[in-house]
Amino acid sequence: MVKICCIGAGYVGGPTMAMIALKCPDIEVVVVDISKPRIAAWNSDELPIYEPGLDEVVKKCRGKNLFFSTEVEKHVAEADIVFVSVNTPTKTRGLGAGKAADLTYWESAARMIADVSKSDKIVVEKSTVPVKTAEAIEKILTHNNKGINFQILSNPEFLAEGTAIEDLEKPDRVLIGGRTTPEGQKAVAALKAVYAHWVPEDRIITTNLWSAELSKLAANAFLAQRISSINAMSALCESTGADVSEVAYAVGKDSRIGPKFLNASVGFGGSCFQKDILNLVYICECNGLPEVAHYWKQVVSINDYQKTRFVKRVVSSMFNTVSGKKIAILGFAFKKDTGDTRETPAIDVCHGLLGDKAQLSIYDPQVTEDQIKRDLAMNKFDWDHPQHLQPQSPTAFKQVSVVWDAYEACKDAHGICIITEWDEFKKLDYQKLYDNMQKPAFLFDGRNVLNVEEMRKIGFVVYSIGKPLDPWVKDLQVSI
Ligand SMILES: NC(=O)c1ccc[n+]([C@@H]2O[C@H](COP(=O)([O-])OP(=O)(O)OC[C@H]3O[C@@H](n4cnc5c(N)ncnc54)[C@H](O)[C@@H]3O)[C@@H](O)[C@H]2O)c1
Ligand SMILES: O=c1ccn([C@@H]2O[C@H](COP(=O)(O)OP(=O)(O)O[C@H]3O[C@H](CO)[C@@H](O)[C@H](O)[C@H]3O)[C@@H](O)[C@H]2O)c(=O)[nH]1
Repeated sequence: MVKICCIGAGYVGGPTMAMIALKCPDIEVVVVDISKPRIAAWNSDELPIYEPGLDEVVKKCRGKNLFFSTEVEKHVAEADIVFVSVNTPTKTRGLGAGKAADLTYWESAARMIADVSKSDKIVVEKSTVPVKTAEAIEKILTHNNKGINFQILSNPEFLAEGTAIEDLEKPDRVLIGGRTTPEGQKAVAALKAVYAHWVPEDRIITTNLWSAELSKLAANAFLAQRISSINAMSALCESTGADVSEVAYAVGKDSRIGPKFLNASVGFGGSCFQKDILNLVYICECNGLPEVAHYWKQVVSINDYQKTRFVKRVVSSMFNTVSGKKIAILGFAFKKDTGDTRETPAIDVCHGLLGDKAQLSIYDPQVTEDQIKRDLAMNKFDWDHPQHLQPQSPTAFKQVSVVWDAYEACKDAHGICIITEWDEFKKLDYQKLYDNMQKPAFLFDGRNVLNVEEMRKIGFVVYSIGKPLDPWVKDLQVSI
């Protein structure tokens, strides 16, 4: 029986390994992690991450051919194929701080694999890493040559959170990069055979190592660029009276452009886009390509601009001050159908409003109070370290309360900000919310989920990204 071990039981390691176990009953899969609470949660009824459909997959395989363990070294030693799916945060200190990928966790995993291995292994990069990481990993794995043959493959993951199970079950493509040597190609074939259990062969792409590593960064840069492009247009729409949804629809009808990923928003979030683009920018700089670096950096700059612009709209519409005013924040996760808050635009919006002394009442159906307070207290980029290495006692914000109901969050509020596009926010009784708010009652839709005209009929002063401006908002606008 082929044995797979995956180092890192996070958003990627957990679901991807559960899918392999489900589709390959002839393979034993063990997911290991240094975090004891995380492994305990994977072995319990309350999984550490919320992802539609994940519970069912885990329940079907756990204890049969899917195991979660903290015995990292034992399972790595026994495995034929070792996936590495550990954190690759943005560096906060030293060379490349604020841009380059911090490969501390990857390096320590690679050193451990080298130390405990007694048999040949295929080592698979599942984490998103800079181009040429495989070369460094190869050097680490072979540093104390014990006659063991390691083959390094790059097999980046393209799943999106909230649809991870769907994406894993029917991927657009699986990408496997390997050395062009006979041994390298044998390893590629072995990993291809795993995916071929359920992925059609024409969707399994094989390339050289560097193409696979770079394709992951490129794919995320292209996706994020679409969002920054439509968000840049949203600012122009507000100035001209065009409607960004109509523009996106018209543009997306061109089959060369396509309709997906053109939803204007308060800004993109999530653990990957910003981090991976900054990483790409750094690699371009290191390769003497400042113009290319600058081009991609703009995708992140426009995203920062969009978040700032939203906060300015809120403050300027409310007579240029939110000091002491209650503002309801509906949604904290970086997108719907996930409890993940990494790099969520909600953090920047909350910081912006708190900077103007607002009182925030936050509601998200999947994010805990503890998580929200930790996020608001954390330094930039600190979130992307294993949980036990993150700062432990967040500062309590007197200006922030976290509640478990949207109606409670909005009661007596001066304004509502919709930050995550949870379906339940479309179905709220807005008349009831309006009746229980201070007047004038403001509604700032950062996700374009509401019908602006209906909301205006109720009596709200409405701002919706990239939509023709409410006369009120227009009259009070400041330069943005
Ligand atoms: N989240 C996504 O949607 C997504 C998608 C594609 C790629 N990626 C990439 O995949 C990688 C993992 O992302 P994630 O979201 O799963 O992160 P995560 O923080 O959820 O999980 C990483 C896990 O690795 C563990 N870990 C760290 N060092 C370890 C070590 N030396 N030994 C054992 N365990 C260790 C941590 O405790 C943590 O549980 C990152 O490189 C990320 O960029 C993420
Ligand atoms: O039209 C759109 C689409 C998305 N978003 C926002 O963009 C962010 C990222 O969304 P999404 O890409 O759906 O989620 P992620 O889980 O971050 O997935 C991205 O990042 C992963 C990690 O690398 C990749 O594997 C995926 O392919 C890639 O889509 C979220 O804040 C979304 O709200 C928009 O604002 N407008």
